[in-house]
Amino acid sequence: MEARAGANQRIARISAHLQPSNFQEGSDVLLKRGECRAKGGAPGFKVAILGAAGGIGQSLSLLMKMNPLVSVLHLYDVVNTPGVTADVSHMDTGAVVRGFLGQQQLESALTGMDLVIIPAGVPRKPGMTRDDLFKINAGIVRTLSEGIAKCCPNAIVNLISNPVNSTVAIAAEVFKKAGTYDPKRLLGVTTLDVVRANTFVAEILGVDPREVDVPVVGGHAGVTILPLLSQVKPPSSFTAEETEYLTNRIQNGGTEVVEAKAGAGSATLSMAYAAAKFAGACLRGLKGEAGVVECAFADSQVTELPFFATKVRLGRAGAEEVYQLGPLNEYERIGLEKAKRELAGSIQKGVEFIRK
Ligand SMILES: NC(=O)c1ccc[n+]([C@@H]2O[C@H](COP(=O)([O-])OP(=O)(O)OC[C@H]3O[C@@H](n4cnc5c(N)ncnc54)[C@H](O)[C@@H]3O)[C@@H](O)[C@H]2O)c1
Ligand SMILES: O=C(O)C[C@H](O)C(=O)O
Repeated sequence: MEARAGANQRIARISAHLQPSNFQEGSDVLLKRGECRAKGGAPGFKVAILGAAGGIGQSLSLLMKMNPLVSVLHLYDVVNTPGVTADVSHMDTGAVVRGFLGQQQLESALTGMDLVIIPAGVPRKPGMTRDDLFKINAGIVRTLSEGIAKCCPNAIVNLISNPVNSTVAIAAEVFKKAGTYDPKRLLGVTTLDVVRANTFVAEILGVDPREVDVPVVGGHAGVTILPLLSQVKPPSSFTAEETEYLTNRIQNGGTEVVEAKAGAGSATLSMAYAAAKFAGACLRGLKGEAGVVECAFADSQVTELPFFATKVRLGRAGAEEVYQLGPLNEYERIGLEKAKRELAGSIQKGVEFIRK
């Protein structure tokens, strides 16, 4: 009888908290609902998605809610988080979902997080480069990074917002200014380039893409995306025409999707898949699993540039080891020089945005 009365009280409290009007006014209504459910929640890591109501953010929220290593999932955006949070929170998986709307709730969204994934920002339209997004996205990434430095300085950050070649430098400069920069914990997400490379190479080889591993190094825009086809696993050889075709297709995979979407944005579904794959690897590393290796755009001494994408080993501290490039063929050596030239300018642009 008493248990029944307690349950009825909980129902009344949840119903009151679920009024969308409360949420719109900036209350933490879904946070309170999350707290009700947290009692039955699974042990695991606390993950925040910033930009959770967007094209990537919504699918990524779904995928992270399915990850058994996630115990708490915070969904933050400047619009539409009440609906996305209500929707995702009905999934019968372990993670407790809490929604946060608007900048006044950013700090609550970030406090206590182990991993922060950032797909916030505008996407490309046909005819645009990723660098054309800098004007808007640089400021968004700065604000979100300031929040991270203040509220969860030890979290691992997965930065998706474009242009990644510049936004990672922006976040690093914000963290340096705040005295919280840990080079192992800031990672630009380039997994989509690897995912595409594995798919396109598998098509040429006539095998299952899950059996293919293509290292993609450099950065995440045009010629800075450098697939190392000489290091494909399983060991494979390609003709000059195949190498040219594959390199171009991998470098222009993003543009292929932007053009196909014809003004309705850029890759969201394959990106959410790639982001969930990378975030899952970060969480496995955090948990202490051995041998977790992914490509990422990270603080690096592999080249003379301060950031560069290569394979990294993910562990409890983030990117605990940054791997060297390995042997390159002539085609790849030429590609590397082109990539470095463009990357240097993009990284510098990000640095100057904060230092100016
Ligand atoms: N790294 C990669 O491989 C990769 C791949 C695809 C897309 N991207 C980039 O990811 C970003 C998002 O793409 P999308 O298709 O999801 O865009 P989208 O427009 O569908 O979603 C972006 C979301 O960010 C939110 N947002 C805007 N300003 C914000 C702020 N200050 N704080 C929190 N949220 C904010 C918007 O409200 C929106 O919900 C773009 O910059 C895109 O270029 C990167
Ligand atoms: O191409 C874009 O603008 C989005 C993203 O960087 C991608 O590679 O799909």
